[in-house]
Amino acid sequence: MAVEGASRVRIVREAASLRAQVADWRRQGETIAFVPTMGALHAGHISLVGEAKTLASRVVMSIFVNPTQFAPTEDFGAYPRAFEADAAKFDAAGGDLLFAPAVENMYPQNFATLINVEGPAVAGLEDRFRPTHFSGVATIVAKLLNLCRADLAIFGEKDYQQLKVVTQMARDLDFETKILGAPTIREKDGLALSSRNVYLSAEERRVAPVLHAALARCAADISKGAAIEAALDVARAALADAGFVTDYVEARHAETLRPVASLVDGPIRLLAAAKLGKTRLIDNIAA
Ligand SMILES: Nc1ncnc2c1ncn2[C@@H]1O[C@H](COP(=O)(O)OP(=O)(O)OP(=O)(O)O)[C@@H](O)[C@H]1O
Ligand SMILES: CC(C)(CO)[C@@H](O)C(=O)[O-]
Ligand code: BAL
Repeated sequence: MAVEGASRVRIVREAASLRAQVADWRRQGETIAFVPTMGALHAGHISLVGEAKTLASRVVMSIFVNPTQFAPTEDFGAYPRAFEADAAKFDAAGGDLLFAPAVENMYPQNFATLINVEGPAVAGLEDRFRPTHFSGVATIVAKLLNLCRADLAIFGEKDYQQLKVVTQMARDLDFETKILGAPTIREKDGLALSSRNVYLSAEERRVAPVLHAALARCAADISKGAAIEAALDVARAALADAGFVTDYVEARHAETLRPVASLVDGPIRLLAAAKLGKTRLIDNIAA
């Protein structure tokens, strides 16, 4: 097993080494929590590690920028990569093992399987704008869960639809790993932390919190009795006024992600995606 640098974190590049370490821990009666990421770690990722440490005796994180979840027009090449800094942050957070495989090891030349999740969890939100995205996510998450065999895996609510898609996939395919969600960590001004925030110019960064503010106002209006479509329209207008190009602002059932017409169809989750210049931001909030 490779151990790079002076940290206590084990850095593992090969699937076989990951399996061997996890099996070893299991023999010693340890419990294992898994935090899958694409790296460029920020306080949102680290909060997932903190949550993992309260639930298991060992924490495994994967860092893998997964090519199959990016369309050819998207930012796979430009996606921020900061491995040394990530390893130090994971170490400082008390993590145990960082799994960072090479693309050719996860997708060898003859790789030919994609997992396609269908149904309401994949209907009409991110999938409309990133039609191949969730099959890439479901496929890599299935591979990672299968390799890690953790007791539980933690995903951020920031990617709310992803959390629902992964939960559905893990249930349908009988994965034993329990899928858990954890709350979104935000900047003081409300902007959800995201690795892609580094793409924002200074002016775009100033405007970006409008996304959360518009959702928060929409949620408050709905809970005070406003009609859902009217409240969503106010949020869409606020985003347009601030200079966003909106992909969607929708109200869905918080568990099933089915469309909802009123509070009685709830619990409700508001979900949005919008571009500021070239940067696409997503966010969501309970209503
Ligand atoms: N602000 C946040 N709070 C809590 N969890 C988060 C936050 N941002 C991301 N996560 C979670 O961290 C995990 C890894 O996400 P990822 O590496 O894609 O980071 P990201 O910041 O969401 O990047 P991206 O810009 O690609 O959306 C996911 O489960 C994601 O939901
Ligand atoms: C879950 C995930 C690690 C799969 O590549 C990714 O979509 C992410 O970081 O949210
Ligand atoms: N956090 C979701 C990863 C993606 O946008 O590809």
